[in-house]
Amino acid sequence: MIPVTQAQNLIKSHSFKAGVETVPIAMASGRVLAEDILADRDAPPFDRVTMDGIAIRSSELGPGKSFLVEGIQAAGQPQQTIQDPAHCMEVMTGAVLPAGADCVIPYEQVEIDNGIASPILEEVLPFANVHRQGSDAGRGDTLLPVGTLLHAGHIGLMASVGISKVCVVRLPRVVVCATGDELVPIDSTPQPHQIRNSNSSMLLGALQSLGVSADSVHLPDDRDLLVDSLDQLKDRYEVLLFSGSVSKGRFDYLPEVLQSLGMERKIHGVAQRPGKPFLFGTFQDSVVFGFPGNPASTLVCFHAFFTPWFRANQGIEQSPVEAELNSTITFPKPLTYHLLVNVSKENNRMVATPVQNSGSGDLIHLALADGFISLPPERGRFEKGESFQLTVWRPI
Ligand SMILES: Nc1nc2c(c(=O)[nH]1)N[C@H]1C(S)=C(S)[C@@H](COP(=O)(O)OP(=O)(O)OC[C@H]3O[C@@H](n4cnc5c(N)ncnc54)[C@H](O)[C@@H]3O)O[C@H]1N2
Ligand code: MOO
Ligand SMILES: [Mg+2]
Repeated sequence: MIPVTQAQNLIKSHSFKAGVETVPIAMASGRVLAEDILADRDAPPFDRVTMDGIAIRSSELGPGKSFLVEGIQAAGQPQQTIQDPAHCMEVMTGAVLPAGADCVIPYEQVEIDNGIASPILEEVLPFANVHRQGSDAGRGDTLLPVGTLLHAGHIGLMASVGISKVCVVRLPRVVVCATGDELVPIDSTPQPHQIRNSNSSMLLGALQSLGVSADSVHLPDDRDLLVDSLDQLKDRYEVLLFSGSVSKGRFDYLPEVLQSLGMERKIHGVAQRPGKPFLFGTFQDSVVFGFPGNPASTLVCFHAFFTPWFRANQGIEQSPVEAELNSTITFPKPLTYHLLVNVSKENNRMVATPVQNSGSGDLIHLALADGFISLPPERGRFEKGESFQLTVWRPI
């Protein structure tokens, strides 16, 4: 058995050859940018009117001044020119500022009667209510560097510079493999001795939160059939996620079958609860995560080992988050204890409340938890008010 942090570091050191792929920008949320995004023109591209009103030359305004309205500059029209500096033009938000004007007075601050506009102000600053050309970025500037983790704002920005498809770090080909003869598909009615295969859907859901889609298969507790299936799966996928069949049972064939097919076993057994029998190994071109079958074990190990590996391989930095324990916990075993918790924010502090449960087979209470805090193995008592590393599967 190795300690949790050693297992995490060892796993992170096994990269898959990510490479890059091109996706439509609307599909790029949560992906990591693999090219710099440059401004194709100034931002804004012209002096942009920001309020509906009248455009004037600021130096022309004074007490009792009024302006003949020469016309209207609407958004989407080419720039017009105010012919006489003492005149004005009505302008709409998003329009180009007419030539001859340097500011905008909103309708709320002007009376217009019979084609004559009379501002109720006596002075105005140049470029008031104008979003100046190039004030946000100049043509050719780097707007988003390689490595940016994309969100909707970035997608809007890319669209604004004319990019419809973008180069991002490629996602691995992933398969989720449930093992066990007791499992039936979720849409069928189990016999009394059977259960529904809930871990596959749970893992597919956890992957979806990372933006990863995956195939899934159900494998029986049969050595020969496992050999045949795994021999193919290991070549078709870059990441194989298993649930079950990694413990000490007579039918827990997975570790030995994978090794017989050439998997290098890197980890089998981690000093933690839940998830002690966790398995990690590598083939030439793929990695294997063997999550222990109990649902809490599967989900905790996914977040403790797969998520950090995935993020590291995508180039996504993740800073650790801590939460404060709000009751004293004793766990006198030399294991990291991943304690299921609910998380709340109190006075800007993250507070973790333990979720009572009956162990790693208790899916009911697993579903009520927001995540877990990891209590280190060196101690047996963890005081109320102490902070420990927090991992969540629900956005906090
Ligand atoms: N003698 C020992 N027995 C066990 C040990 C041990 O160290 N010595 N470890 C225990 C721990 S800890 C865990 S966790 C489990 C892990 O077992 P496996 O990974 O071999 O998983 P299975 O035996 O196949 O199943 C365990 C449990 O999980 C349920 N399961 C499995 N797959 C699914 C699924 N897709 N959906 C829902 N539930 C699933 C399965 O029915 C079992 O109840 O071993 C302990 N035993
Ligand atoms: O990994 Mo197990 O969940 O401690 O029963
Ligand atoms: Mg077992």
